[in-house]
Amino acid sequence: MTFNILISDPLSEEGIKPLRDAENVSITVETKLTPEELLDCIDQYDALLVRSQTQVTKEVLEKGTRLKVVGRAGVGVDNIDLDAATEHGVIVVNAPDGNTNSAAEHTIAMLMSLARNIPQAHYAIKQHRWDRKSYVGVELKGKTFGIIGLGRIGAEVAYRAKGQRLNVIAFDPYLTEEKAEKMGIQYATLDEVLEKADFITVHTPLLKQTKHLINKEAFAKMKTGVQIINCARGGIIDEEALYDAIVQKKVAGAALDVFEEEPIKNFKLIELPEVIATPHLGASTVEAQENVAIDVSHDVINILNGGVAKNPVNLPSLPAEVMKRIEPYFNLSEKLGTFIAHTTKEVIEEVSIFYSGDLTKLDVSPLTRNTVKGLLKRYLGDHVNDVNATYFANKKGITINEQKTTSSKGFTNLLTVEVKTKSGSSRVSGTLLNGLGTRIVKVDAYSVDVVPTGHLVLVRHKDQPGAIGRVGTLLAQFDVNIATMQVGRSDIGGDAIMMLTVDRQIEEKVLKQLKEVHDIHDLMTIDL
Ligand SMILES: NC(=O)c1ccc[n+]([C@@H]2O[C@H](COP(=O)([O-])OP(=O)(O)OC[C@H]3O[C@@H](n4cnc5c(N)ncnc54)[C@H](O)[C@@H]3O)[C@@H](O)[C@H]2O)c1
Ligand SMILES: O=C(O)[C@H](O)COP(=O)(O)O
Repeated sequence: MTFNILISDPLSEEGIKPLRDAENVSITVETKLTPEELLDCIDQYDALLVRSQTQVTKEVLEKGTRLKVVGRAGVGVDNIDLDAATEHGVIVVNAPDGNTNSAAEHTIAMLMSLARNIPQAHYAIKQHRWDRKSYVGVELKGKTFGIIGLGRIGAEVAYRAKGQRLNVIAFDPYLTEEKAEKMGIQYATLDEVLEKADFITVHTPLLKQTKHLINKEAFAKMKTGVQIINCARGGIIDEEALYDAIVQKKVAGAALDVFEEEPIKNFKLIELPEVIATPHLGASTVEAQENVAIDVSHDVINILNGGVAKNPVNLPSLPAEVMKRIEPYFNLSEKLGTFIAHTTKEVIEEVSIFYSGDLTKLDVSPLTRNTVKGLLKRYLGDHVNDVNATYFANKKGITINEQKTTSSKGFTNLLTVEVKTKSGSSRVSGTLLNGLGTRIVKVDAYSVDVVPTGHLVLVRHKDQPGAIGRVGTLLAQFDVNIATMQVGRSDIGGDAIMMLTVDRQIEEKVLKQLKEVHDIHDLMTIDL
């Protein structure tokens, strides 16, 4: 099978080598598509690779019926509609580490340029003006440098700023006093940063909560003469408010790499002499572009080939070590979900997944999603996957519970799926046997030992002599070969089950006759 990959923003050719080297992919590079052209062609692709330029909208994800993955060669995913990606089962991956250094270096370059008016002086001298008076700068040494958002880039900026002998103070909801102390910087609240800093730099993502974080009210709290840097995302700073603050001489200067609208159409802010700017160049180094393209290429190939992503954005990411340990249970969890979906005739209101034995030591959330995927596939088809399974369950009003229990009924590991409907509940349990593969070991109260694969038939009947024989004879009449058979009963002459594995799918007319066999209460087929 060949996977079609569209690269719609400029990516490092060296960085996409892993994709070029992969055997089963066909790559199209089209970096000048209009939004309409992208919508027209996206249904041909299994993967889309972008930077910050391509807008991966709801419509793109709707039309991308083949899409399995969107790879963002960089950090910010604000150009990708994550909710729509999740709904459509499209996994989004990014490359969070590859451009940290470049973005931090660019921030420091902007800080130095801002403090010493380098771009303005450079422009004057290029115009043959020898002007030494207009471009008197300020020293960094001893000034207070406020960082808002102390993640990967914010922290790298902090280390470098200390080298400039700045007093670094920082606000981040996840920053503790201890951590700040360890880094040799000062922990501060947002207001303290706004009030104390001579230079303020933002390094948060653009989220609902950070949109216009630096607004009119924030500028009002700042020192007169403060200088502002934004190498994170346009929109974190309210550009209108920044314009007013500069015109009113509250803000002495601003260095901007990112803008509310990119490419910029309204140059009002940029034209102010106090503003220096670059066209979103924070990650534009040879090294960063190579790094992010390599990282995202590997993840895209892995996902297309059914593997696990290292940097998923719309799925919780687990350390490779943990993933390796739970991977063997993936097949079992999905099969149990599918099994219970086939054997439950009423609307499912709640699904509980119980993990015991070895499984209790692991982060089992991917198995829970996989079980729900197996369960919902019966109703929603193949477009349910790990990414959107929980989303669809919530949408259908199905409550999902995940529990770890100590009772493993003698098995080294045991996974039990229980569903509740209006009138009752049913359960199935399975295990992974060392060297022997997966087994269904319990259906409701009945112990069985069934390999969960192929065409299964679950018969509920009365424990009476001849019941099993009658089923076997009828199937033989229609040339249905029974590969394996397991029986379980509550007590002699009571309710019982038969679990058959047959060599082919059974036609509707045969099932109808089977249901009429004496002592048979109910019957269902399950394709696993
Ligand atoms: N200019 C560029 O080319 C360029 C390059 C790389 C990254 N970026 C952007 O830089 C930003 C930071 O990237 P990163 O890799 O450091 O991300 P990160 O996730 O490592 O760090 C973001 C930090 O912001 C903090 N944060 C979130 N909300 C906050 C709030 N309301 N107040 C204070 N802090 C808050 C988070 O706790 C986190 O520590 C992102 O917007 C990214 O898109 C820009
Ligand atoms: O979020 C990022 O990684 C940066 O903003 C880089 O964006 P770019 O890939 O468009 O340069």
